[in-house]
Amino acid sequence: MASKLNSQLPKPYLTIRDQLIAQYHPLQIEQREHHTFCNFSDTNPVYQIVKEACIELGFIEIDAEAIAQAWQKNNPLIDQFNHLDWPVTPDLFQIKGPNSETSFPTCPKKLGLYVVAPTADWIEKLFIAGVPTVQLRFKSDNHHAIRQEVKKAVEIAKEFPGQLFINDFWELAIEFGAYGVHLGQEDLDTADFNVIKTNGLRLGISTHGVAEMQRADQISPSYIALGAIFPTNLKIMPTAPQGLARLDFYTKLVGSYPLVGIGGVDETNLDAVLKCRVGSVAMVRSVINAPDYRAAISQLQAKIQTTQVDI
Ligand SMILES: Cc1ncc(COP(=O)(O)OP(=O)(O)O)c(N)n1
Ligand SMILES: Cc1nc(C(=O)O)sc1CCOP(=O)(O)O
Repeated sequence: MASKLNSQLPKPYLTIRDQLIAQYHPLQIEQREHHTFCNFSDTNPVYQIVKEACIELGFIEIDAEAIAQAWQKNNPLIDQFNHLDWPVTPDLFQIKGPNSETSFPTCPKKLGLYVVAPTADWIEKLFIAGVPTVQLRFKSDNHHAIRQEVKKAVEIAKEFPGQLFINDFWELAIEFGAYGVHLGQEDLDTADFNVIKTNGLRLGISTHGVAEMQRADQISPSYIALGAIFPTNLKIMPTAPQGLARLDFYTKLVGSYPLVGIGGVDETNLDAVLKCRVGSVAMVRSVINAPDYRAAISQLQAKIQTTQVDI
């Protein structure tokens, strides 16, 4: 495989690196970060070979680093290097899983069809159509409008058995008594987790790779969302679509949490996503933009029921 990196590895190690790249090519995705050199924080050859291989496979640098460190822990000696031994156990990545003392209130491992909706009116239509899990993702700069929309969505949700998560506005979600909140990585710097937790709200966190999963694990949320699996034009994603092979790897690392797959999921790829052991699949366009959203929901629900694997 032709190298895009200007490699710093000694020549004998390049063969091992290329063997790794060939073995794990299903994990390869188009790189968004462009590297010329790889920075090494350790002189261990296993770490260095794996980090370069991961950069070539298109992992962002912070994830390449995390995978290289896990590999080094599992397989530290270069003369016993086994290129088939990709690390998948959570403890090699310092992922502990839900912590019963510090974690958030639990939610079902199988949240089922999870529709992310732009307005409270949609929340009502989705609950009436039998969607078990919904999220209000209302994007506005108008504080009054946001407050009204969250209040309305929570009031509607109280009439139905399903779960409502509020995206971003965790203080309003607490004030009006939502089932839970969903936060992205940027929101994690400012949200007050203790307040969310002590008010009994569930917390879902977005992740897009290994390092973000490690960060989410330290917070021990109610669920972890893994995205974007496939391309989506709903918003500009900072990282490239991760694909099914990586989804399968990620669910091995954080499978002790309820997991939600998101990003470009539709009827055609739903089976493949469920086979990667997520308990829930979140969608926007496949439902909200469908010519007949009720029919779309019925088809998606039926497929989830027949395809979902034991987790
Ligand atoms: C279930 C689920 N997963 C991921 C997201 C994305 O949330 P976030 O990273 O906060 O980005 P925005 O939705 O605010 O654009 C989500 N909303 N739901
Ligand atoms: C809102 C959102 N967050 C994502 C993430 O990966 O964090 S992907 C996404 C959009 C999902 O929309 P659709 O189902 O139409 O592709």
